[in-house]
Amino acid sequence: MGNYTIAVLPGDGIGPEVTDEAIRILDAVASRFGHSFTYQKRLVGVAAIEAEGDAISDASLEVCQRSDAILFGAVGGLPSYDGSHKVKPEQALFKLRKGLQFFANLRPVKPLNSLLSASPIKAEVLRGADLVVVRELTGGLYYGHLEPPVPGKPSEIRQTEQGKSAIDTLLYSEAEIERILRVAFEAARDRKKKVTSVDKANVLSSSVLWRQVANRVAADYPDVTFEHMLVDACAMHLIRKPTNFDVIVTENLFGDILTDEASMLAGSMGMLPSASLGTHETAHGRLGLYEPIHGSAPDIAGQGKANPIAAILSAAMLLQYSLGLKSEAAAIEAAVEQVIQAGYRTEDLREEETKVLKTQEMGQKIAAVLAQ
Ligand SMILES: NC(=O)c1ccc[n+]([C@@H]2O[C@H](COP(=O)([O-])OP(=O)(O)OC[C@H]3O[C@@H](n4cnc5c(N)ncnc54)[C@H](O)[C@@H]3O)[C@@H](O)[C@H]2O)c1
Ligand SMILES: CC(C)[C@H](C(=O)O)[C@@H](O)C(=O)O
Ligand SMILES: [Mg+2]
Repeated sequence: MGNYTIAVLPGDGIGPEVTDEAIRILDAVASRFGHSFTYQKRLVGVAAIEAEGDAISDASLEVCQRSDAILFGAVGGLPSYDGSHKVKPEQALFKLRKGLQFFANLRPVKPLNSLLSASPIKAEVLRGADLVVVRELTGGLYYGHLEPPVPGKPSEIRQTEQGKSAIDTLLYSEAEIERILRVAFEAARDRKKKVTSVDKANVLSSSVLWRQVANRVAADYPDVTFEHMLVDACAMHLIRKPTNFDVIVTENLFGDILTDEASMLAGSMGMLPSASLGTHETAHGRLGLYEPIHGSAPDIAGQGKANPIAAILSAAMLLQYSLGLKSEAAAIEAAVEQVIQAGYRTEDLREEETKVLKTQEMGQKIAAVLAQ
């Protein structure tokens, strides 16, 4: 039994819809296991820009820093946001990630057996797939060459004599590469003991350095099988034979793109959770930022069509990684599996002979299983 403070940043579009369901599940966990969660809700994204003039205020960042964990919905992309403010809603993510040094983004991909037919990829290819993408989150193309790096100002457009030109710089230091590689190898030791380091070393200098550092780190983990793979080939192998992968470790933008692709192994963008971790300690463990990998999905916002499972599984990761509550996290995963197995789906996973539920109804079903 414990008391924990969770900063909650619902955000824009479907962000608040799916975050409400993640909270419903955390409440169900609290009553079943006797914990107490205090939620500190703050504005983020468009709402924060309009009310506070920034995508996330410094006061909200401080609330996050003082919490035991951060639950994030999604930001950006609302048609109602006219973009007249200089600041973009997505800058909230950069401020959080860079500001709190969440350099390691874990994105597990484990298609549920009862969802194999919901994926466009053949069931026999998917069966047994269980991988995690370790995405570097505070460097690379997102932060460019600015020294010191300015969160949320990753690129520059310049006026030249020939017209406008724009530049983005992919910069990595050895230390940044080494720490993310170590996260990957440590994760592999608890899993199937294989690391695939993904880069573009046939073109990019940053990837050549990435390979050198990766080889050095790999030598410290002789018990882990290690390979390099070019990112374009990886995009293909991911859907050709996903069972060949265990831990994929890669640069910020490559990890962003590969995980949207990988979400289709699990059937939908609405299925993949994530944990972003750094080194900041709390009274209960390590501070982390937990969010679905998907965005604000303006095309389905406000219609009850959003799948809340990615947010709910992010809450499970929060319990596991920041609060050390492993059985509670496992109970959420089992409840999700049971509800899907029973044939309940949200719109994105609609198939014949399934019962399609609204966002809230899906949350209620999963909470009801947890209450049993
Ligand atoms: N972490 C974040 O806050 C985050 C992540 C990704 C994108 N974004 C932002 O979101 C906005 C929209 O981006 P986008 O449309 O390219 O990507 P998106 O992830 O919002 O949506 C892509 C597609 O997946 C579907 N989808 C996403 N989540 C779903 C869910 N839970 N249930 C069912 N279907 C779901 C959407 O309907 C859409 O068709 C952009 O402004 C982008 O910058 C934010
Ligand atoms: C919204 C965007 C900045 C963000 C990213 O690219 O990191 C998103 O796509 C993600 O995957 O978390
Ligand atoms: Mg993304």
